[in-house]
Amino acid sequence: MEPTSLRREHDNPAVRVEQVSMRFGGGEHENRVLENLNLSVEAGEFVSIVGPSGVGKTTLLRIFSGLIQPTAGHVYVEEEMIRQPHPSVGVVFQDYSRSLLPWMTTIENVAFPLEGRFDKKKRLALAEEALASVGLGGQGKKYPWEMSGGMQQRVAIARGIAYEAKIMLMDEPFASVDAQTRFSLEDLVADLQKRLGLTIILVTHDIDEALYLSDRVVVLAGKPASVVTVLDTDFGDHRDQAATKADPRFGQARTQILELLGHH
Ligand SMILES: Nc1ncnc2c1ncn2[C@@H]1O[C@H](COP(=O)(O)OP(=O)(O)OP(=O)(O)O)[C@@H](O)[C@H]1O
Repeated sequence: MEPTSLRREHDNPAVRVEQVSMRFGGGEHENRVLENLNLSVEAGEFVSIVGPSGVGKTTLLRIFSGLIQPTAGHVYVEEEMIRQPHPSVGVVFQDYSRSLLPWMTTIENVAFPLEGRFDKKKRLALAEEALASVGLGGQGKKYPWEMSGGMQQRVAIARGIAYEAKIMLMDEPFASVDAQTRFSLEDLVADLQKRLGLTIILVTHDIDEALYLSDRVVVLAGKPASVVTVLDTDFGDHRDQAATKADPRFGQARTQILELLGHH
C-alpha cells in the first residue's frame, strides 16, 4: 500500500477533472466546497472516493457526470471537454426507488433510456441481455415494486449496462440494502467491471467497501475540499469478501485512511 502522487500521469484517461473548484451561494452565504481539485481515472479502472460527510463527494461525482458545472476548472470524458452529460457515462444513485419508474415493468425501465437510439425489438433485446448480466434474466415482466431493494438496485445497474455506458458513476449505490445483499451487489459490480471493462467511480462512506472494490481510493478532506491522498490497493485481481478483508495489508490500509480522516 503505497501513497501515490496526487497527480498521476495516465496513458488513457476515461474521465478527469482539472483544477476544479465548486462554490455554492454567494456573499456571506458562500459555501466553498471544492478547490483546485485534480483527478484522473484511467479506462478500466475502479476508483472510490471517500471522505467525511458533507465534504463534497456527491458534488464531485455530479461534476464528473456533467449534471452540474464547476465554478472553475474543466471536466473531460475520453479527453473531450464536457459541459453536459456524456453518452458514455451512466449514473447509479443510492435511491433506486426514485430512479426506477413504478408504472413501467422492469424491462421497460431498462429499455427506456434507449428510446430514439434503437427500434423497440432491439431495445428489449438489449434490456433482456443487461438484466441477464445482473442475474435477473426472465424477470423483466415484474414491476420494480414487486422486487426487493437489492433486485431493484440490480435493475438500476442493468439500465446503465444496456445503455452501454463504459463509465459508471455510482453514489452510495449499496447504502439502502442489508449487509448480506450489499456484499453480493459489491461482487456483482466487481464482476461486471471486469467482464465489460467498465471504468467505475464509486462514492461511498464505507472504507472497507472502497478498499475491497477499488484499484485506487481517493481521500477527500478539508473545507474547501481537495484530494489529500490517493492509495493504490494491491490485494490482487481475485478478491474475496472474507480472505481479502483478512489480509493484513487491508487492515493497514483501513487504519491509514481512518487516521487521515481523524478517527484514531
Ligand atoms: N445544490 C446545492 N446547493 C447548495 N449547496 C449544495 C448543493 N449541493 C451540495 N451543496 C453543499 O455542498 C457541500 C457538499 O455536499 P455533498 O453532498 O457533495 O457532500 P458529501 O460528501 O457527498 O456528503 P454525504 O457523505 O453526507 O453524502 C455541503 O455543504 C452541501 O450543503
